[in-house]
Amino acid sequence: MSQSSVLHLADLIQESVQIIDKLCKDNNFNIPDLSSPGFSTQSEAFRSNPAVADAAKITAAACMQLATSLLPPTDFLFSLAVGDSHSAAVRVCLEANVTEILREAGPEGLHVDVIAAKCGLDAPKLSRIIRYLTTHHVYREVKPDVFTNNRISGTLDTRKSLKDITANPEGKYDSAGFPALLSHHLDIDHKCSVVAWDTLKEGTTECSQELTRTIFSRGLNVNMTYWDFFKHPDNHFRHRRFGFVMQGMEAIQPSDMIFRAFNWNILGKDAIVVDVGGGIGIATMPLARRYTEINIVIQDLPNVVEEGKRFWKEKYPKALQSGRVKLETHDFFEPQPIKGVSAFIVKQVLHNWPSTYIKKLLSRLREAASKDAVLIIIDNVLPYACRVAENERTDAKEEPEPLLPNYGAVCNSAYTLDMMMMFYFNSQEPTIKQLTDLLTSTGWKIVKFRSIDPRSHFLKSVEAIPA
Ligand SMILES: C[S@@+](CC[C@H](N)C(=O)[O-])C[C@H]1O[C@@H](n2cnc3c(N)ncnc32)[C@H](O)[C@@H]1O
Repeated sequence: MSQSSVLHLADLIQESVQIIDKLCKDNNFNIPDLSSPGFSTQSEAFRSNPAVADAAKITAAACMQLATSLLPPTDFLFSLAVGDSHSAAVRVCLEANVTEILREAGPEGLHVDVIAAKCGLDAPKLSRIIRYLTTHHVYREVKPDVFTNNRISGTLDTRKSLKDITANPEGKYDSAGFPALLSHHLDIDHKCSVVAWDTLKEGTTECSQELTRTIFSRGLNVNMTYWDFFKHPDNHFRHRRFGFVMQGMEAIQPSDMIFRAFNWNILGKDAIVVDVGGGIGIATMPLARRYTEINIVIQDLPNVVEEGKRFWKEKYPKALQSGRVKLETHDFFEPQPIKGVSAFIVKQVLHNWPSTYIKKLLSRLREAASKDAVLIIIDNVLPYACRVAENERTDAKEEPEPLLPNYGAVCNSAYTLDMMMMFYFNSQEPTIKQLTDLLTSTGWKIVKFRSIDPRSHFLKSVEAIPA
């Protein structure tokens, strides 16, 4: 990176920080301190202003890029490569309830001897583990060997008492979405990571499009799909925890997302909308409430449909009673039974399937689609890490130079999800080219991309019509 790039990044940081400071003052928000003891909606409220959120993202991206260019490259790459040690330390503290113990101890903190006694670990080893995380701003060492929570370690808090967790360890992650996600990831994905190279280099599995020949199946040493693994009686706790991971993910999606995904006003009275692999219908319920004259069919597998019927009976029974909303069993790889559909929704389904399966699903919809039908896909579309022409990206605007156009490591989560999809399913979070190829080869044509979640930059709705 040239000297001017370094100065340019420093300027970007200064400008963005000034924007954050001014907007926070104008709107009475506090910029949270790293050492504040907890993490809450309140501590993150400053980010609810979209201009602040944008400036914070630019500042963080520029800081990370600046550090990368100024650190010795070997130091930088080493710290990237030893991510497994970070994972190990987070896992120990999460599963040993260190954050809950420190919350109960209060802001003065607790000596590691007491923490270790409460969680049944060796104090000198635990001290090194917590200090390792503290060095990365997770926890705070207030005096030698005395630790306390900060805003980052607060995210690990299940908000249960240590007494309750000890009495009911299987229920530790109930209703605790983010800790459940981390626990799941550090258990499952870690086992996948260690065999990723061995699996990919083998001629037989390197190009696998099979759901039972994955990095996951090798890492967990099973001959079954990801979903069957969780249904197995030996994995009762993992299954329970996974339910709360999904609930946590759904809870952070904006409830009005479906309205940003498509201009529903253009649908005529009595239009039929089919939500393919629609789960229990969480996404379509707001649509049914606002557009009371359209018909909605939510299709999924039998057990999910039964759960969905219970959900609608409790939350919006009128829609079921009138017959305007139906939940029906349908395997999306079989011919689509509903004709005369105005809009098909396929939300967060495609990324769970290898491309051969996606083509089958999209072909089934294309066979059933009339010439006026639209297909609305909701999924991440991952940008390239280089600048491209406008027709090769989903957004008109790119991030300012010299930042990477995808914000670099700040947008790590979407690319990590892509890795997980590869591990679990031999599937992907597609790039615009991959998605276009899948749609074109099955008789669809993309007409529009829309951003639907201000917090999740790459989550898009993709509107397609029969080609
Ligand atoms: C990640 S969930 C997405 C659910 C919903 N679209 C949403 O965004 O809330 C994927 C859904 O696909 C369903 N599914 C998996 N295989 C299916 C199949 N062969 N036919 C129909 N649905 C299926 C699952 O049961 C699950 O509800």
